[in-house]
Amino acid sequence: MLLTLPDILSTEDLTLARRLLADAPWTDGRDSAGPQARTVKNNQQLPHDSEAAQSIRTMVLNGLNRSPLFFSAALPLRIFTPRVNRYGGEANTYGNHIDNAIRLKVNEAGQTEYVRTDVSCTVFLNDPDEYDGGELTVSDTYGTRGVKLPAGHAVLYPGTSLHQVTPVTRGHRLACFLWVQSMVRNDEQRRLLYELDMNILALRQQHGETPEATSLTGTYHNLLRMWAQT
Ligand SMILES: O=C(O)CCC(=O)C(=O)O
Ligand SMILES: [Fe+2]
Repeated sequence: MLLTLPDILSTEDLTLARRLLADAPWTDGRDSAGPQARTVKNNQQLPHDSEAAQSIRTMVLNGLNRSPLFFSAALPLRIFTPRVNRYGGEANTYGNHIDNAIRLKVNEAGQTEYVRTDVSCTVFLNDPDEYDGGELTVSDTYGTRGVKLPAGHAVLYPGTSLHQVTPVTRGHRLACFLWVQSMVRNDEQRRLLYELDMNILALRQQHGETPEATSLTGTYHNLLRMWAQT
């Protein structure tokens, strides 16, 4: 499932992010790529410990935590430390690849933990009219779709999908990206739960609390209980 999450970042967040990124310590994105991705990756990233990366990932994580849509669609168990990237100039593209299935994360307590990359997420940090190209194209069982969103919006797509960022031919594309290990590993099951949740929400808005809405809520939780791993 490919899903847009509008307004994950506020205007104030974006202004601060842009200021921090103006003179940030960009490094070669290949440093964090696996052997296949390394052959097609040509962009720039920020070191996890840079001031800009720390502030931007905090605002992104706060934004996602505030989003009921993110929770319902991703059912997050663990989130890999978000990274900030930039495409443009000589380092302008990331060709077709599938993200590494497992990432090693150092958590807040300084311990390492594995994160399985069930769901991928890109949060756009600048607007589409600031650059040409730079489309995130995602191919899954439903075909291939291109995504380019306004600053502050995010897209969720399955970690299992082949994807790329097409060459940026004018300006720079700035983004923050991250991976989620979901409580529900299977993309189809996660999509069914999301659709059920959204429909129950709409039914409740239209008709208030009814025995059917109560019963369907029970069905949602019983499916989640059956499929979730924590
Ligand atoms: O820049 C993006 O939108 C996605 C980046 C990406 O695919 C990756 O770093 O694995
Ligand atoms: Fe990727």
